[in-house]
Amino acid sequence: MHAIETDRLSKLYAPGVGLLPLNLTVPVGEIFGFIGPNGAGKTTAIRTLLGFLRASGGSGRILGHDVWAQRVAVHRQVGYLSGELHLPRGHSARELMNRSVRLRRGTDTHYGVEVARRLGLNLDARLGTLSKGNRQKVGLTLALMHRCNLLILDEPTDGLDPLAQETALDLLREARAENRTVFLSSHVLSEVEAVAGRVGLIRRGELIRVEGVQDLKASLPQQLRVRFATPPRTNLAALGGMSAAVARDLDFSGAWRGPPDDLLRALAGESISSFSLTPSSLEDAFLGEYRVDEVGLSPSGAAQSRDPDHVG
Ligand SMILES: Nc1ncnc2c1ncn2[C@@H]1O[C@H](COP(=O)(O)OP(=O)(O)OP(=O)(O)O)[C@@H](O)[C@H]1O
Repeated sequence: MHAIETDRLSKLYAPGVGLLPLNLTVPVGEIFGFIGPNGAGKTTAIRTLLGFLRASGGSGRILGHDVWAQRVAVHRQVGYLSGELHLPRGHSARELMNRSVRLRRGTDTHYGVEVARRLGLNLDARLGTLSKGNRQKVGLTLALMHRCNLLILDEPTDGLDPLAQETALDLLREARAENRTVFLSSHVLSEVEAVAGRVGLIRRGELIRVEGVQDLKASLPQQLRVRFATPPRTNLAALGGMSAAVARDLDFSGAWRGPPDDLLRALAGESISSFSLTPSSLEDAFLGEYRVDEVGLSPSGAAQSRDPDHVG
């Protein structure tokens, strides 16, 4: 049994708009990063997986349960943080936690209180008086408090300060260490890179790439910068693994693909003031794919009708 398994699961608002047939498997115990530009279909995918939207076609299972026919069972096992939090202004986070415990019999607030403490959240403040970041902490606490087997989190660190962001990522790592699964939708590539085992890129409703974070990074060139102390005798630009070389006076920069041995051998006889070889980030990996959308190919403006099957 997988945490998430879909077979051509789709949700179309209009022809070609929404979620195109999605085949995705997320095994238990993985942190899976779900990345895509605005309007790509991340929220639609999540809401269909949670049975808030009825799929147009295909099927999906979450922890063995059909995402539509058994959505009540799905909800019992999923901790969900929506990208659009709506919290009752007059209540406190503690009241919401207590209400959540009453709804899910057999649970308690123990872990939620710990999560809130680690995030630096005051559980007794009226939610209407909280800042955006603190409201986000409430959402996260509610999503995490039941230690669910699957966490589906839409932009979980949105609005959090760097300290709280790091705490949130630690909490996700801890969930994974307990063999729980995290489906992490985010624009913040650096945070996905920091915690995810694999990432999937969705664009214009279509999952166009799924890869291990480390494999993806290893397949990319590394950024080389060298400042020579004296004019170099070696022509680094001529090396087989080098591209995008720029040499100016004593400075050299380029993209290096391959193991560093050849590079270091070529530099062995040179006098060098500084040297850095920096691995590419997920940002570098996906920037090219994002740019396609930036030139206006996204169909996001095309959707006209609200969805009649919307239930949540
Ligand atoms: N209720 C709706 N009715 C019609 N079209 C919709 C509806 N909801 C979303 N869409 C369209 O479906 C596509 C996917 O939207 P979705 O909200 O899933 O993207 P997203 O990746 O979550 O975007 P963002 O990162 O901006 O939140 C977009 O083209 C959007 O305009």
